Amino acid sequence: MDNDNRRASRRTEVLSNHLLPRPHTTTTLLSPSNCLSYSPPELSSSNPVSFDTSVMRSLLDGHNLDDRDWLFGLIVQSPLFNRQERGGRVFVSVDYNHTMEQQREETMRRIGYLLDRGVFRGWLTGDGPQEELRKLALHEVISMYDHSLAVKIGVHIFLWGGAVKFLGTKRHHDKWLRATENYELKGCFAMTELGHGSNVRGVETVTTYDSRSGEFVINTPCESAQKYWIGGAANHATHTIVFSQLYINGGNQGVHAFICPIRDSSGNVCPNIRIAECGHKIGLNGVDNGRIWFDNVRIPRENLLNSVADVSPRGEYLSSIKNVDQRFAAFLAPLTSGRVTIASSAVYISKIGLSIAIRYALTRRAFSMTPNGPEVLLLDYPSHQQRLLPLLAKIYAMSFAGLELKMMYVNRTPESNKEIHIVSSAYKATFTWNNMRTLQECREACGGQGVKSENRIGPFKGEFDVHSTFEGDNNVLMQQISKALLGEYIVCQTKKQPFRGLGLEHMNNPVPVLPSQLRSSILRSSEFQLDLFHLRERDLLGRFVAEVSQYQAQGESKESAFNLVSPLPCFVNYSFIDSLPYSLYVLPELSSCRGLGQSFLRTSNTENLHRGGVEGASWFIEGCLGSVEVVICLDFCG
Ligand SMILES: Cc1cc2nc3c(=O)[nH]c(=O)nc-3n(C[C@H](O)[C@H](O)[C@H](O)COP(=O)(O)OP(=O)(O)OC[C@H]3O[C@@H](n4cnc5c(N)ncnc54)[C@H](O)[C@@H]3O)c2cc1C
Repeated sequence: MDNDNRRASRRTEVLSNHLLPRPHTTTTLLSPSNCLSYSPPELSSSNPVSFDTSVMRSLLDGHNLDDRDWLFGLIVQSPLFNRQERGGRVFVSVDYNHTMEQQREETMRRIGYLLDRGVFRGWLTGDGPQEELRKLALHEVISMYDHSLAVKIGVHIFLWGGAVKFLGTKRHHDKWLRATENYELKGCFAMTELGHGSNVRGVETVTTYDSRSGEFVINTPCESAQKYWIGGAANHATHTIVFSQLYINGGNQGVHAFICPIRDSSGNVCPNIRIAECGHKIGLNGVDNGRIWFDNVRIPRENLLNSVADVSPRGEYLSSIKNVDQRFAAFLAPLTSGRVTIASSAVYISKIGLSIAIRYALTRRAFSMTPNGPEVLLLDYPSHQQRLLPLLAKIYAMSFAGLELKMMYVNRTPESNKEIHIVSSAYKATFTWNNMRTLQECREACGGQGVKSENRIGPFKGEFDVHSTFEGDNNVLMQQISKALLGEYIVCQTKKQPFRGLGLEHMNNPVPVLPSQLRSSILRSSEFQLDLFHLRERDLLGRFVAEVSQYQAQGESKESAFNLVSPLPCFVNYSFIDSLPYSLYVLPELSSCRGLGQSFLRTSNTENLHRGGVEGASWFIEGCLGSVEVVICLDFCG
């Protein structure tokens, strides 16, 4: 046989080995192993939880528990949410195999299901803290299940609906709010342009007024003015809020918001509107982000959202807010609710990631310490504890802080608006950054299993990454907070008045004196750590003000002096810790772990525990794991 024939014959033999069934010849039989009889803790009959979890839950969720359970119930009942039963338990999770277009249509079907069951009732037409808390609670539940669904609803209700509510007046409320709640139209929110995202004041879309016809004319004058990333625009939205420069008699009155139809009720794009797709994203593919161009589109004069400023039929510009900066700030009001929901949802997602990673670490074993000995639980490795437990402790702190932010928001008054803007920006940035770090650690802590989409942590990284960018880029928000703190500091120092709000009140007290001997017990005490932070903040603020003033003395404007002193004055990260009843908890399941002894809980503000009646429960131990607390504080400190 020549070489060619030998190779052909060899290939045929290999192929037939693959194709023809052969008797299986095993030399060893699988012997029973502990792994095969493994049962995850939630399925085991002996319940390891030694305290009332409902009390813990009511502390953490904080409000509207029945509403949350009702919505969880609706979600698990419907096949639209990929219900699966395993081991007697029901699981729901988005299907990661679907195409972008399938995901977008599923989002709309899920919205229809929730709409029919009254989930959105009162979200825009209801008023008062109770209605708002119900809305926030239900939105949190939705975001835990499917981020695309939450964002798509958020754009329609919080951004489009919020803009109509906050920037519009009675004529807009009567016409649009109930219709929005009932999804008779689908709204989107076109603020960002290709050329201007964070710098909203720089948007290039132009709107002029035609007094002969009583219409506004909206135009996209150049490619960089195309609206970009607009959630809902690519496939479904019928109306948009357009943010545009308003020119009256040739004079620019700054950015204003208008209602503009972009599709008819059959889904056809309106005349003089062009729409394109933003394409596949690293997450959130159930949301149809799109680009919009306006080619001299005409809308009635009444479509200007006129709570801040109006234009008379004859074309006179009317506004009770004469200060251009204040007028612009008023137009950004709808973004505050978005920041509150993003901050809160980031906390819930970190909780899910940590629950998954910690449960896994309580079941997964790797390496044995003795020959033929049992392998060690991952969570019994000190390094594993140090990776996950500080993150767990931090998320308890953030959970309470997020609750406090929600309470501030729903009980807002005109006087508290500035503080809410600052706190919501700070928490949005801090919690979303923390969420991404937490998810990455959890992903790695689960090893290869963390990569599997079904285990959720991996997809969360893609889904929630955008939290640091939309509704205010985190770095840009941090700069705004720094400016606000700087302004507060300068005003109080110059006018010799006490600090009030923004977490700077500690500066009304004498400068803390640190003990000369730093023993371990002192280092671990929360009083010492707070003193340290207060000193740090005083020092950073003082130095920051001095540097800005130095540049101003050299002729720089306040704005440019501020930018010259940046990079980020990171004291802002800490400024709100005073308002954080930060607590350290470790789940009771961990108490069986070597090295941790008992489960423990420590809080610098026990109010929450007293309220929940948990104090005195057997698992409550005053005391703390010093290193964990230090990590928490340092992280807030930046
Ligand atoms: C998935 C998704 C959905 C979105 N949905 C909507 C929507 O529905 N409607 C809408 O209007 N917009 C939407 N956006 C747009 C979003 O709000 C913007 O992307 C965001 O405001 C940031 O703008 P930008 O992308 O232009 O980034 P830029 O503003 O160009 O920022 C780029 C980088 O520069 C930095 N930077 C910017 N300014 C400064 C400065 N002064 N000093 C130092 N650093 C600076 C930022 O920190 C950032 O890292 C969405 C975006 C995404 C990704």
